[in-house]
Amino acid sequence: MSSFRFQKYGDIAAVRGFVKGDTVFLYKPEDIETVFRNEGTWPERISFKSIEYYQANVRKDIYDDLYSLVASNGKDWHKMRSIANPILNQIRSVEMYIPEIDCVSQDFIKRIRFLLDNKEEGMMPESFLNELNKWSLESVSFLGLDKRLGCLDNNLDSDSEVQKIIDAVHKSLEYMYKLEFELSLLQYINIKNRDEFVKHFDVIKNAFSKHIQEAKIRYENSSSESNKSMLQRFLSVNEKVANVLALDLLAAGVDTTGKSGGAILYFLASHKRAQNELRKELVTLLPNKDSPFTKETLANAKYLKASIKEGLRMGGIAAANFRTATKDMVVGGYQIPKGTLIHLCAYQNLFSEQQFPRPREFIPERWLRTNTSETSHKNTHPFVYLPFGFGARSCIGQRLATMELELLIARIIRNFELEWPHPPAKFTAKLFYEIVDPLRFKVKETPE
Ligand code: HEM
Repeated sequence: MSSFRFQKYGDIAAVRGFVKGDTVFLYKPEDIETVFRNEGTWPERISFKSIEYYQANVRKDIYDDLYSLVASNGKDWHKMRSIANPILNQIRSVEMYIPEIDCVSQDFIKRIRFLLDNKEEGMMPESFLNELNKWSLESVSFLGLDKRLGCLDNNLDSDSEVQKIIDAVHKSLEYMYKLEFELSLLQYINIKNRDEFVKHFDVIKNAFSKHIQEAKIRYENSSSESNKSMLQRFLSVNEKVANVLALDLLAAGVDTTGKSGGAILYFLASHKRAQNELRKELVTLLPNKDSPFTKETLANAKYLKASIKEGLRMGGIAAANFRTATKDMVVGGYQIPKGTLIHLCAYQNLFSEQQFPRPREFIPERWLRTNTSETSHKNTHPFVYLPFGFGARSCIGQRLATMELELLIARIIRNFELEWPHPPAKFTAKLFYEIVDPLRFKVKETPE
């Protein structure tokens, strides 16, 4: 979180030859705004070397003249983003998925019931974060492959294709982080980690290519032109686009949403007043535990949206955003040369009394329009709360992730009372800002 740097040097600090090159750390919202406002039409961000290597050296056949969004910059990035934006980043194409993504959340509720049957005193297992990752994998792979994989099945065979995909996702993310942030001085360790990453990412790529091929045949045999799925729209550009975007959804859309869901549930579990307030809203919107969700239901779920925003403020994965200076610029009175890496540090502001009164308290009401009290976020600087980044390079999955989280949190809180019978959870900042402790929630079925 680099708070020691903030405490020692104040609003701006520079480190020569930091992990990935000369780096400037900015903490003041006004300076963060200056960088974002000067990012130009092709904003640059440190790329993921693991995926960069995979696309340039291992699977040139898949990528060819296309590039991963998370691992490219400049005109290569722009080409792919222009193709992906109208499909992934539009309200209508995301809203179309409310019923299916809700089904995934309902399956997660069944999965919690199954775990409850197997556990004493309603405690969730240590591996609950893995369960959340399975939920987010099931959701994004449904969009990328137009098919339910079955990640939440209770009786997954350890030899089944789905279990192999789940294991490969887990392993490839683990090695990806090692390669990005734990580079060793011993070259053979880096090569070993890189090869492990490639091996696991290839398992996913092969499985995904197979599913995309199968879907292509299904579509050829069907004449329906209306309500095309995301995969149909990827495929209508070409099959390479479908493959590259499916891998991007996976690389950027599993851990992020799983960990965010875990953090929001943690804050609700440890703040009974907010949890009860949310349940009151949900009982009105969903009179039965399995009442269907529509886009109108979601639009009226104001406290739900506010709870998610507050959860992302206190426990969002992005404790910082990143840019590379695409031109020389002056920020806070200092020259920042083109090519410098810039950490736009959010954490200190997200917990500052000046930006968010009573910053250590989980208060969803901050985000309600009707709130006129001192806790309202209306006086917060607009460049302080950016859980999905900013501008042309911001998270392309923001709408989708928000919808997934809304459906998940709503279903869980409507169905269960959550408790956190442990000391306050500890957070750490590695690639993501995240909870260190196992997510051992205590869960009790709510009355009808
Ligand atoms: C709560 C969950 C999520 C959070 C908090 C999150 C956050 C972020 C952030 C902070 C960025 C960098 C933005 C910037 O540099 O300005 C990003 C980029 C990205 N995210 Fe997400 N994300 C989430 C879920 C997802 C999902 C579900 C998907 C896939 C559907 C996704 C796909 C991407 C992609 C492809 C990029 C790179 C975009 C580009 O460089 O053009 N994310 N995300």
